[in-house]
Amino acid sequence: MDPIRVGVLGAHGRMGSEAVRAVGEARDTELVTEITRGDSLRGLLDSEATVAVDLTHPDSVMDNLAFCVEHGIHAVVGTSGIGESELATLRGWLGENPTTGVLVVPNFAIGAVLSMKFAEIAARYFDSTEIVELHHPRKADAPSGTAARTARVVSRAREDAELPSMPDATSKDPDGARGANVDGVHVHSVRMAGLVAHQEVLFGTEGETLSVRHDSYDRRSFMPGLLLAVREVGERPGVTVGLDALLGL
Ligand SMILES: NC(=O)C1=CN([C@@H]2O[C@H](COP(=O)(O)OP(=O)(O)OC[C@H]3O[C@@H](n4cnc5c(N)ncnc54)[C@H](OP(=O)(O)O)[C@@H]3O)[C@@H](O)[C@H]2O)C=CC1
Ligand SMILES: O=C(O)C1=N[C@H](C(=O)O)C[C@H](O)C1
Repeated sequence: MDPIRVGVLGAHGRMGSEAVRAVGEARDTELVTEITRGDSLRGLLDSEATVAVDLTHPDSVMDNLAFCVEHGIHAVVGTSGIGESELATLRGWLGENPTTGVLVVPNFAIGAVLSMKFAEIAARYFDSTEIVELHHPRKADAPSGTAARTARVVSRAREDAELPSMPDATSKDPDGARGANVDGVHVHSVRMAGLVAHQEVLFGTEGETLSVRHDSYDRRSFMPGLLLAVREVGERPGVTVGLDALLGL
């Protein structure tokens, strides 16, 4: 079989450069173009890319996806900042281009995908859940896409289990010490030199706590999941969020 023709957007960034290496090294994928800031997206057409991998910036990703969908190029989206309203927009675009696939992956690391699933399972059994995400200080967005997704998943699991609101007597918090509130779940963002990408989901109930923690120490941790997404996106028309279905979770 011919290798999958892949274009990487944000190719010179921290993640993009790892993706360029991984796609270039894998036997069943071929790196056909590297798009950096200021390059025309027509490079995807000129190189006959069939899959684009977006690793750019939350401010650029939707414009890039509009181009990909319009031209029938499947997209794997690692860039953060795709919330519910962006997903709705994507679904609208893909309704008009039903053979194209867009796979939005908040975190490519297999351990991170599993940790979100574990958090979803645990959520219904605990009174309280909070998320601490910790990243390198060059990260543009907070909270992380992974934390936002985890908060949504936990919140939905609590709703399905008909749990009441979490116990919290805080009535005075002028400096936002309780963190961001994402779908009713508090998320605390740490930005610190020396870190790559880490998350701990904390659960508490009478007399016990549980921590579900994942650590990426190196961006190579994201590459097996990214290659899996590249291999599968063409088989999955429409919008898919996360690697869960691809991993049989
Ligand atoms: N899903 C996952 O598992 C992971 C997702 N990420 C996400 O990936 C994104 C990138 O992260 P990271 O690599 O650390 O960031 P970087 O800033 O290192 O890389 C982004 C690159 O994209 C370039 N860029 C910005 N806009 C465009 C555009 N419109 N077209 C082409 N290139 C563009 C930037 O150029 P310039 O420097 O000139 O601005 C930069 O080289 C973030 O949203 C991050 O959260 C990161 C790790 C894992
Ligand atoms: O910017 C990063 O580094 C990462 N971004 C993604 C996110 O926002 O969740 C994935 C991972 O946490 C690394």
